[in-house]
Amino acid sequence: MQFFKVKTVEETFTLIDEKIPAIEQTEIRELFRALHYILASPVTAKENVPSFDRSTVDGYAVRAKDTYGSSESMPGFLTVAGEVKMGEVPTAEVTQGTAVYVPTGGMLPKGSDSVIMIEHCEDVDTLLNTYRQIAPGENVIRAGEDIREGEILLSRGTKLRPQELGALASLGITHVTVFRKLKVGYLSSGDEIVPYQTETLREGQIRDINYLTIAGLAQEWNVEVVYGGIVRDDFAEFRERARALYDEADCLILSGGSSVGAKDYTTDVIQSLGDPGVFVHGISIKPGKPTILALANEKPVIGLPGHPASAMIIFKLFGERVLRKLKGEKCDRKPERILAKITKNIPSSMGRADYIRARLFEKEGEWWAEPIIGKSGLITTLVKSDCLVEISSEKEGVSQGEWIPVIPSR
Ligand SMILES: Nc1nc2c(c(=O)[nH]1)N[C@H]1C(S)=C(S)[C@@H](COP(=O)(O)OP(=O)(O)OC[C@H]3O[C@@H](n4cnc5c(N)ncnc54)[C@H](O)[C@@H]3O)O[C@H]1N2
Ligand code: MOO
Repeated sequence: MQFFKVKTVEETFTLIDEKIPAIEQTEIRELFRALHYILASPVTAKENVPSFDRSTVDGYAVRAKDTYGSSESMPGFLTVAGEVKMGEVPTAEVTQGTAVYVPTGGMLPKGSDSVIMIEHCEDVDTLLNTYRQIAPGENVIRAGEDIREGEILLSRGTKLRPQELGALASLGITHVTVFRKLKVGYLSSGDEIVPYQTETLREGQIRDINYLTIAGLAQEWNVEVVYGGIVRDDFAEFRERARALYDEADCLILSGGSSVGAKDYTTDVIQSLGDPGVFVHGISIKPGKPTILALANEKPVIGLPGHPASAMIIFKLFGERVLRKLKGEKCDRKPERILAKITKNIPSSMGRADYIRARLFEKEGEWWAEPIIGKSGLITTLVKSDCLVEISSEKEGVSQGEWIPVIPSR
C-alpha cells in the first residue's frame, strides 16, 4: 500500500516557485497582439512622456505668484495675452501680469508655471479676474512626469495588461519581445469517462467534464490547449498516450487516477516521462489531496484529482502558478483575496487547508460569503459559487460572522 507524503499548501507553492523554469523561446509581437503575454526583455524609455509641460484643465496659464492674494472678495487682475491651440506650440508667452488661455492637455506657454481653472476666473474683454490663488505646478503635468527618458519602464517577466500596453504605446513602441504562448497538453483518464459529445450514456459512463473546465481555465490564462482525448485505465496505453502529448506540449496535464487505488496509474506514468519526476504527491488540502506535481526534463506535469470540483480548484490554485512560472512571469504576489464574513460555522481540521466553494453577496455595506456545501464530485457546486473561502491549515474551522479570506473568481 502506497501512502501520500503530503505537503502543505505553502510548501507546494514554494516548490513550484523553486522548480518550475521559464520556457526559453521568445517572439516579437506587435503591441496590439501582445495582451497578456509576458515581457522577455526589459523596456527602457527612449523619451520623456509627456514630452512637454501640459495643462490638466481648461484654464489660463499664469505665473502662480501673479495670483497670490486673489480671492472671491478680492480678485486679482491679469491681461489675457492669447490662446494655446491643441497640438501646437504656443505662440504667446506669459509674462508678469499676463495669462494665456490653454485647453486641457494643451502645451504650457513659455513663462507660465501653473494653470488657473476657468471656473476660478472670469475673462471680461481680455481682462482676467482671478478669484483664487494657485501654487506653482498646479494643474500641470510636467515633461517626463509620467515616464522619464532612460528609466526602465517595465522589467522582464512583467505581464502585459492593458495599462502596460498603454504605457508602451505612449512611448511609440510598436513591437515587444515576449515569451511565446504556452501550449499545454490535456489528457483525461478513466474507463468510465466518455467524450462529452456522447449522446446516450451506457450505464456507468460519465461525460468528460474536466477537459472543458481545465481547458477553459487555461484559455482564460492565454494558454493554448491540445486535447489528448480520454485514455483507459491501462498502464501501457496511458504511458504511450501521455508520452506523445508530452512531446508535443510545454506542460502536460493529466486528470484522474491521481489517487492510490489499484488502477491509479498516473504517478507511474508521470515517473516514466523523465527525471527528476514527482516532487509533490498529496497536499494537505480539501478538496484535492491526491494532487501530483512533477518535472520531467524541465517540463512540468500536473496530475489532477478526477473529481470535477477538485480538479478545477487545484488547477486554479496550483496549475495557474505552474503556468505563470513557465510563461516567464514574475509572480511575487499571492492570489488576490478579499475579506468577507462567513454566513455559517464551518468545521475544519488543523494542519489541512480547506477551500470552500461559496457565493458572495453584499449586505449593509459588508461582503458576506455563503458556503455552497456539496461533494467535490459535483460540478454544480462550482456553477453556484463565485468564490473560494480559504480556511488556512492553522485554523480549526471558522465561526459564523467571522471575517475570512476569500478568493473571488471572475
Ligand atoms: N483510499 C483513498 N481513496 C481516495 C482518496 C484517498 O486519499 N484515499 N482520495 C479521494 C479524493 S479526495 C479524490 S479527489 C479522488 C481522486 O481520485 P483520482 O484522481 O484517482 O480520480 P479518479 O478515481 O480517476 O476519479 C475520481 C472521480 O472523478 C470522476 N472523474 C474523473 N475524471 C473525470 C472527468 N474527466 N470528467 C468527469 N468526471 C471525472 C470519476 O468518474 C470518479 O468519480 O480519490 C478519492 N479516493
Ligand atoms: O480531495 Mo477530493 O478532491 O475531496 O474529492
